[in-house]
Amino acid sequence: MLRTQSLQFSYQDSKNETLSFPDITIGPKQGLLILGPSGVGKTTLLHLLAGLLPAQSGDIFVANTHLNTLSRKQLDKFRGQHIGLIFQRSYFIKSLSLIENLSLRERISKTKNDRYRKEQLIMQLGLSDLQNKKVYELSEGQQQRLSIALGVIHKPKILLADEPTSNLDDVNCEKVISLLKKEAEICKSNLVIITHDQRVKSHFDNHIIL
Ligand SMILES: Nc1ncnc2c1ncn2[C@@H]1O[C@H](COP(=O)(O)OP(=O)(O)OP(=O)(O)O)[C@@H](O)[C@H]1O
Repeated sequence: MLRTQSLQFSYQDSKNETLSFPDITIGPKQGLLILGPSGVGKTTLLHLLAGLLPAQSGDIFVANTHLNTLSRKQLDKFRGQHIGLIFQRSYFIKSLSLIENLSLRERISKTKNDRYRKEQLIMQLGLSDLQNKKVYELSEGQQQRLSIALGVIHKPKILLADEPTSNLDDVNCEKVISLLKKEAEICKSNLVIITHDQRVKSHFDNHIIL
């Protein structure tokens, strides 16, 4: 479940320009696509939903937790355990292998070390041959697919993805979208995607345009 109300945000150095966002309500297991032209505030909205930026005003509820009421420490814990993030720029340790990065993510989110799940995810993303390679040895597209595995490994309540298919060819775009949808279904989580990628639109009924 995800719900926002009267959400507004302004960056300190943005000459008082305030970004206002439409209210969002999506029920259990529903997906949502966030569309809009460059600069309108899509990434900012995703960062607000992840609790990475504090709302200037308005409310955000993720899985019945009111994010605005959490302290920074509680928010970090909540994000680590219940939010899956897939960003354009990924955060992994490039000197570790794919499997080691996934194990680290499990430890951070306090989920059990599940070798089978890691290998399954890596296989579904077409990375099996590379699982013991260091991340710096991967192409950009392969790193993007790894970032998806890192986003879902801990079975989050909400999965937030910023342009997850932008560097992928048609075959891998299809694979990634169906993997994200399948994982969201398995984890009973909401899948929220920001994209310019026209190929993704047909996969979702629920859209908002900023
Ligand atoms: N750290 C920042 N400091 C000041 N202004 C910012 C900052 N980050 C973004 N902005 C401004 O806030 C507005 C929204 O930016 P945001 O990145 O959320 O847009 P977007 O819709 O995701 O754009 P794109 O599709 O190009 O990625 C833009 O006008 C941008 O210039």
